[in-house]
Amino acid sequence: MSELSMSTAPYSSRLENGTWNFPANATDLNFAKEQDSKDPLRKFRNEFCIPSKAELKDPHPEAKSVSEQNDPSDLSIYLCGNSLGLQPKRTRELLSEELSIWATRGVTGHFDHPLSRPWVSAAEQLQQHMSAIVGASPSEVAVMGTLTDNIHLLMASFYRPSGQRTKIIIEGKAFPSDHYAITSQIEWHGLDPNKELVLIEPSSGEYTVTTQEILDAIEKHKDNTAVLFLSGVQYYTGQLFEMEKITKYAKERGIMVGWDLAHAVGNVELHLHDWGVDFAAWCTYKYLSSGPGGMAGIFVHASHDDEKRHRLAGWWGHDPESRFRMENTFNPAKGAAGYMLSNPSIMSLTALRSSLSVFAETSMAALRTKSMHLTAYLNHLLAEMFPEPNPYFRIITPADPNQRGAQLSLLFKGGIMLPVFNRLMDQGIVVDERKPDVIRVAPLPMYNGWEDVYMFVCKLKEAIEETEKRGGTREEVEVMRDAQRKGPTSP
Ligand SMILES: Cc1ncc(COP(=O)(O)O)c(C=O)c1O
Ligand SMILES: Nc1c(O)cccc1C(=O)C[C@H](N)C(=O)O
Repeated sequence: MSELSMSTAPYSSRLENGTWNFPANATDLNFAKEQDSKDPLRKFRNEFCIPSKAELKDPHPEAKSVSEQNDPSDLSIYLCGNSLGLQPKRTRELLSEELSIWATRGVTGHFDHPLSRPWVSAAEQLQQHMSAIVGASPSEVAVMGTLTDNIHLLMASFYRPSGQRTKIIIEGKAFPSDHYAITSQIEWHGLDPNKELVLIEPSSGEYTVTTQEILDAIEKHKDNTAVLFLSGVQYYTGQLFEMEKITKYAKERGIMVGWDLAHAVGNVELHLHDWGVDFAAWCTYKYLSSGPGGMAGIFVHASHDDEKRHRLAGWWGHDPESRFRMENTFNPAKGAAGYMLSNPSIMSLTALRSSLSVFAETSMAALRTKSMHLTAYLNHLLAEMFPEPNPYFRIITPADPNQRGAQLSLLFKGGIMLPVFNRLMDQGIVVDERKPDVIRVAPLPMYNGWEDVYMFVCKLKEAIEETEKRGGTREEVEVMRDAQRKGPTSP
């Protein structure tokens, strides 16, 4: 994102020489309201179901009639789309259409679909939209499975340890599922993870790793590494890695490069093809709002199309032209689609189709521009309302907007995270806690605005003051003590 495109945005904050400048009135609610009213993406908020505070506490929200409107003054402040994105309003209707077609057509819906969305090609129908989001050509993308499953499938193809090249480099604090998947891949080849797994750790006292630390690890292990597998945006710290630079550096050293884009897709701009990434996998239930456990996606660079690469095969990865001839010889479909296994869940695909159709009405460039302004505003308000020395928390996400996505991670001091989090939730402020001491906050450009951020910071102040006055409940104190005993995240 160039500074030029940042300054032409219709927002009042400015990024100049790496510093965000905000007008003096940025700490007023009126400033937030004015920004929302000027925001060209504001209309998308109305495309999503924002839970009301009453709904969050309703023991039977499932009984609510679809036509009931939420009172706008009672909406929650939802800043947790980095964990589970909100439901697009159009999803329910699309799902209901597919249910009707299934009910009335049965198996014939596979080929004869009255709304021209035959189930047999439903995954292919989404390749175009998905590829635009990750910067790829449609054939480099497949919509399939779930993230950890797909990491395994891709590693089965791209991790082929041989000769000296047997190691895999990952982050020391990768999302646990990635760590388990990669460790078990190494073991699957009869190798020892203690020898073959290289963990990149931040230097002491830090949470984020520098690009230089990553490049140094690559350089150190360049002759023995088969695969480098990192996350594009780190789930815990929100750090955005320099994917292009890191990919190029590793590839020049003969290393295969894969990315886990769970927290990057729909959050930051991606150019997987141009960056020369070999493979990537992501889930779609966070920034892309496909619903809990929604259908995931993979990328395989076109440069691998003509290789006779080993893969774990299934009939849905077979060339669709001859798939139904039911022959024994596997003839993979061109590109990423050749890695599919099973016929996909239409319900899951339909929910994804719905959210991708919202994304298709804007662009990642526009979303990212808004996101940078919005997260900078969050950072600015936190700094203004909790001036240094801040005894309550510190932000562990990089301050440089080019090194972070939408999320800021607040590391709490003095064991107050859980009572503060519970007080926020009680007020209808939905954020995410990672025990023992981190709260992740993510204003999403698709449906959050400046007023959401403003309200969050005000409520955070109240929650901290209340916690200072009254402390946590006995139960909260116990949970925090236990979490700190088990696994302090402080370096
Ligand atoms: C970085 C990362 N990797 C892997 C996963 C696991 O995803 P899934 O449960 O969809 O396989 C997640 C989130 O759950 C994640 O954030
Ligand atoms: N916290 C989760 C949960 O309670 C259920 C399912 C997934 C999660 C997650 O942590 C999702 C995600 N990887 C995240 O970083 O938030």
